[in-house]
Amino acid sequence: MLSVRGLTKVYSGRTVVDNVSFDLQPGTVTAFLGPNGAGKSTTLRMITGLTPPTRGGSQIAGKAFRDWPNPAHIAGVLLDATAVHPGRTGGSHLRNAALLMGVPTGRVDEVLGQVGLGDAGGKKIGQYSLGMRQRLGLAHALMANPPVLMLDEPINGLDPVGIRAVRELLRGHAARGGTVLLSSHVLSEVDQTADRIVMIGNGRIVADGPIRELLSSHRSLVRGPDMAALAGALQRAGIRIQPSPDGQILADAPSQVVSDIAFKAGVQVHGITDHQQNLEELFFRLSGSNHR
Ligand SMILES: Nc1ncnc2c1ncn2[C@@H]1O[C@H](COP(=O)(O)OP(=O)(O)OP(=O)(O)O)[C@@H](O)[C@H]1O
Repeated sequence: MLSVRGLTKVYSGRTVVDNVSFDLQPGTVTAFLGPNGAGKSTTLRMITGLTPPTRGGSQIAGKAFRDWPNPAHIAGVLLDATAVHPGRTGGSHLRNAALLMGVPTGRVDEVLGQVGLGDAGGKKIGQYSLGMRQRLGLAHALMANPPVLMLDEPINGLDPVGIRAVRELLRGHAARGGTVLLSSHVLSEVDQTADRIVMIGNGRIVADGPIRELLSSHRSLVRGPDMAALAGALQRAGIRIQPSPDGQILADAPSQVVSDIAFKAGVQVHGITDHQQNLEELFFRLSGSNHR
């Protein structure tokens, strides 16, 4: 549904997005993850035609986004929730958008309700909180009921209730066959919302795959009555090890491999578990980020 091929952006000789490619399928929520300055917004801006790529391109349902006669009907976009006129009410902002998109203005109340702004449509945007502006941006993206949603940090500024509402909304969209791409720093949220991760670090894709697969562990935690003997056996077998904070050994190998090595070396094992890597660890390991 959304196909990105070799997208590259060079600013003043500096490559900030470097040969980025990925494909998004209908029925999925994909999280676009990366530390500050990794190139997420620039990639989204290139997909939506706001920033011309230096090289490469992207297509939504077979056409570049800007080549669709009425692009809001193919993809709803939320890039900067603060880029709205503060003197207008949320309702009038959306009514103007509806007219431009060729959508009946009756849709405005529907999308306001969908994002939990049912009572705030008559209020000036200048009086909206950041979370309310995010909801308004989301309402704008949903207006023409497009199959694709591309959202830059959509839960930025939302309270836990708002986060849950957006999560349900995006999951619902995917369940109805929609395609969602969202960028986020809130890793715990992504964990619960996305099926798949595309991770970017220094402008390059560093991971791309189903979230469960990326998080599945290739490491294990092991303990025994003679930890020194256990450590020695693993090291002799070429397995990298490190102490874990709870006194066990964290071995760079799956539990099956570790237990085979211990058995062959005649070293007793009292416990062995797969180490469940969390999204935070994966993020910092793969993105090369030192921001903690
Ligand atoms: N118009 C521009 N001119 C020059 N450099 C730019 C421009 N826009 C972005 N950059 C640079 O490109 C790099 C990637 O920025 P981008 O905003 O895409 O990152 P990001 O992953 O979205 O970060 P954040 O999470 O902080 O929004 C940054 O180093 C940024 O300074």
